[in-house]
Formats: sequence, C-alpha cells, structure tokens
Amino acid sequence: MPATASDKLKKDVEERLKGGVTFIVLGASGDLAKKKTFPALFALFQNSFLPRNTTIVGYARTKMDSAAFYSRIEPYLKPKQDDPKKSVQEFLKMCHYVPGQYDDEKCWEDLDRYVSDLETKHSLKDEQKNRIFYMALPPSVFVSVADGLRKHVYSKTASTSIIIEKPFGKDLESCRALLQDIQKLYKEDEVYRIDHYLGKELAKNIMTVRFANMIFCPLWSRVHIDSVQITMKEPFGTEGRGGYFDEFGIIRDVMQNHLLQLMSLVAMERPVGRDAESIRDEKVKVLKCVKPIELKDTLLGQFVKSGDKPGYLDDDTVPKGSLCPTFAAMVLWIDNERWADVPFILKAGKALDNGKVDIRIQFKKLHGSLFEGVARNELVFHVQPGEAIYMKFNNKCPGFSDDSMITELDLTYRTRYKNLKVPEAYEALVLDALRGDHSNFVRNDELIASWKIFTPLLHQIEKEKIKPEPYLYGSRGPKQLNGFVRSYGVERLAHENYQWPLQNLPDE
Ligand SMILES: NC(=O)C1=CN([C@@H]2O[C@H](COP(=O)(O)OP(=O)(O)OC[C@H]3O[C@@H](n4cnc5c(N)ncnc54)[C@H](OP(=O)(O)O)[C@@H]3O)[C@@H](O)[C@H]2O)C=CC1
Ligand SMILES: O=C1O[C@H](COP(=O)(O)O)[C@@H](O)[C@H](O)[C@H]1O
Repeated sequence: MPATASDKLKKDVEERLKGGVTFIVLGASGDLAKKKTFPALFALFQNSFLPRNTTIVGYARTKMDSAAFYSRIEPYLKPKQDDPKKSVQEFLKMCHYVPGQYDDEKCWEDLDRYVSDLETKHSLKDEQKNRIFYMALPPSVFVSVADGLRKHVYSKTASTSIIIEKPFGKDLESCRALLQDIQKLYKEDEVYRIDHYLGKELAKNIMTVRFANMIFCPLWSRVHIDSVQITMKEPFGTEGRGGYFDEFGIIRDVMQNHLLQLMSLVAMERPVGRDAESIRDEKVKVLKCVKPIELKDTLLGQFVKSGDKPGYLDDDTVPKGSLCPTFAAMVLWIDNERWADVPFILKAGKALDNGKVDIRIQFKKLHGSLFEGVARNELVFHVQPGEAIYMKFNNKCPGFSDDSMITELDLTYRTRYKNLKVPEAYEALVLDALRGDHSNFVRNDELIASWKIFTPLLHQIEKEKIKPEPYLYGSRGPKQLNGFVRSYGVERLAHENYQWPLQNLPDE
C-alpha cells in the first residue's frame, strides 16, 4: 500500500479514537478468537494501525491465567516483520485475560472494573476511553452478553462499538428478533455486523472494476451479459464442526451471507458516493429486486465416503440420517431492467475437488458471421486462493495462422504486484471498525432483504424433507451439476494450457 494510503488510515483511527481504545474479545477461549481475531489484531499492531494506547482484554468462561491464554493464541500469531518493537512478545504485553460468566451481573461489573483500572493505569483521558466489544461467541449467548456489556461495560465518556459475527438468525423471523434485541441495546452506528467476505481484497475491488472503468460500465447488464456464476468450493468436509453445521447447512452457512454479498456487489446500481450508506443503500435496493428462490432452481447435495475420506453421515457429531445439504447450486433472478432473465448461479460445497472462490461473468454470444463460433468472453474475479482478475478473450493465433483462439488477459496479483501483502479479511475489517467505517459491514435492512430471498426455500426444504443428491468426497459435486448449470445457458469455455491459476479454471 502506498505510504499515503496507510497514513490516511492511521489518521482516521487517530481522529476517531483520539489515541486510546480497549478491545474486548468475548469468547476469547474459542476457535474464531485464536484463529482470526487475535491474528488480525496482531497484524494491525505490526503495521502500526492500533492507537498508541491500546489494550486488548480476552473474556470467556474458561478459567486460565494469562500464561495459559498466551500459549493458546501465540501459535497463530505470525510475525510479518522483524522489528523487535513489533514482536509477538510486545503484542502479548498488551493482551489480558479475564475469566467470567455470560449471565452474571457481578462478572460484568468485575470486567468493567478491570478495564477501568487499565484505563487509569495507562492515564487515558476521558475521550480515549473508547471500548470495542468483539463477539466471538455462539449465537445462543449473543443477546445476553450484549445486554450485560451494555448495562455494565459501556464506555461512560467515549465511544462504544460492538462487532458481531454471523449467523444473524436462521430465517427471516429469527433474524428480525435478533436485530430488534440488539437495536434495543445499541444504536445502529455502534453495531458492526461482520461478513468476512466483504473484507476480501477482490470483493472490495468489484466496485472499482465496475465503476472506474469505462469499458465495463456500458457492458454491465442483460444486454451483454448472459449469466453470472459465483462459486465457493472447499476441499474439506465438516470435520469436527458437524454439530454446528447440521443446524445450519451450506445455504445458511455461506450462501445467504457470503455469496449473496458478492452477488449484490456485482449487481447493484452505481452508488451516489463511496460512503457506507450510499453503498449499502444500493445493495439493499438490488436485494429487494431478487425474487425468492424456487426449489426448481435448486440442486442440493451431501457428500458420501470416498476411499478413506468419510461421508458427512459418518461424522459422530452429525445426527443419523440427516438431510442437511453440504452442497447447493441455486439460481437467483433479479427482477429489474438491468438484470431481467440473467441467471445468477450460486454454488457452494464442502468436501469438493479443490478449494476456491470465484465470480464468473459470462458475456453473450457474438453476432454476425465474421467470427462465427468463437468462444464467449468471460470476466473472472478469482477471489481466492491467490487474487486474480482475468478476461477470456479471443485472439488471432500468433504466427501464420488466421484462426482465432481463446486466451486470457491476466491480472494475477502475485505476479503483477510483486511486494504486495494483501491484508487478511479480518485485519481489513477490524481496521475499518477502528476507523468507524461501516461500508464493509452488513446493515440490518440488508439482512432482512437477504432472508426474504432464502427463507421460503429453506422452510420448504425442511418441511418437505428434500433429500440431497449424494456426491463423493473430493468430487466436483452431484453428477447432476453439469446439466443443471448448462440448462441456464452457461457454456464451458475451452482454454489454453496455462500454468496456475489459469490451468484449473474452467469449472462449472
Ligand atoms: N470459527 C470460525 O472460523 C468462524 C466462526 N464464526 C462465528 O463466530 C462465532 C464464534 O465462533 P467460534 O469461535 O468457532 O465458536 P466456539 O464454539 O469456539 O465458541 C467460542 C467460545 O464461546 C464459549 N461457548 C461455546 N459454547 C457456548 C455455549 N453454549 N454457551 C456459552 N458459551 C459458549 C466458549 O468459551 P468459554 O466456555 O470459555 O466461555 C468458546 O470458547 C460464532 O458465531 C461463529 O458462527 C464466523 C466465521 C468463522
Ligand atoms: O463463514 C464461514 O466461512 C468459512 C470459509 O471462509 P474462507 O474465508 O476460508 O473462505 C467456511 O469454511 C465456514 O464453514 C463458514 O462458517
């Protein structure tokens, strides 16, 4: 990042927090805290984004002393630079651990006293006594913890923010209830609802590519685009997380949130500005135009044993005979002038043949006979692993031949931006929260609009006990997948035998 951009971000943090903050991680003994939250805070520390007076307090029920807490998080802290002032040991000196219950007033009072003592010890001025609560907790305790924090740990003299993790409910009704409960306690601008896909570099780039390039603005509609596919593949199953996963399934786990967020960035109209509300207004508007998904536009799958790889039902934490989908492909239709009749195909699955997330925008067939039969153009945002944007493009075969061939205009970040360290999604999002920027967080009306699209389908699947199609662990998904995708007009494009990432790519 150019020095000026990072300086500006530091200035934003400074202006908002006046040089002081206590970051309180609830559920600090858990998986998310050690794998994502603390590493994100450490990366921000290494890059000097944290205010000069920052204290981090982990809180959870598990009884342990600071040493035990440090040994739990330390293996996940990966130094990116050798500066001794920014070492793991220096970071750990900022971190504290307080054990306590989630439903006991006295424990919240103790936590408040602990934080106040730290603020006094660091001689914080009133305006520096900002507090950020990070809820790395299961949803069953969200509301009671948010309540206890609001009553007892809320900053009395500076700002308070609360960062909340998905799931935001299980359907429209439960989401509404959760939003209301939180709204009673916190103002909307104090709440940061994380969808970590919005922190991914290429998700943040969709707006720039669309609206900062004259070549794309006029092409971005049903006139030129034939289909949009958004795919998330994971090469591992639900190992160890079967209990959680079975309650949610792949649609609630990643499609109603992560993939739909990517879709809304691809489909929204141009926002009037780049501020948080203008962007989120446009996302909500387009989501309101999406029709509820129909079962006929859906393909569900569940992985089964293959060789030594266990099937979903072989996991002891999964209820016997569960019909939970671990794979889904579904088509969303946007009822507006820009996108009428263009299928937006979302696909996601566990235990597939590889791991990747991409967005594939396939253009219409070329008219006229001059180059009849050439392949369609396709613009691909390769979100992960390894960021890349490339365009499938017809080119004259180099040399004596007059034939055309499909090739790629390739912007692979690793080769184009040699020294770039793309920040992890959580690092980028925690920095946004420190700056008070809500652009990459989910607004309450976005959630309502998104659950309206998915809830009728989810209820129908559950009520009618729809059986998912089996697919082998490590395969591309159910055998019906190719036919399903093709039936919406998607073409599989031939390609040259390039090295990675291009060699893996055509993938319906
Ligand atoms: N793990 C991940 O990669 C991701 C997680 N998330 C979301 O983040 C949140 C936290 O996830 P994760 O860290 O995996 O969760 P964990 O299951 O690890 O729970 C976090 C902590 O909460 C406490 N806890 C667990 N179960 C209960 C319970 N039934 N009642 C009260 N406290 C409980 C435990 O701490 P103690 O017993 O010490 O109090 C635990 O260490 C969830 O909402 C999850 O959906 C989102 C994206 C990715
Ligand atoms: O929220 C979730 O996301 C992860 C995938 O995140 P990624 O950043 O690694 O792509 C997914 O594995 C998990 O099931 C889901 O809860």
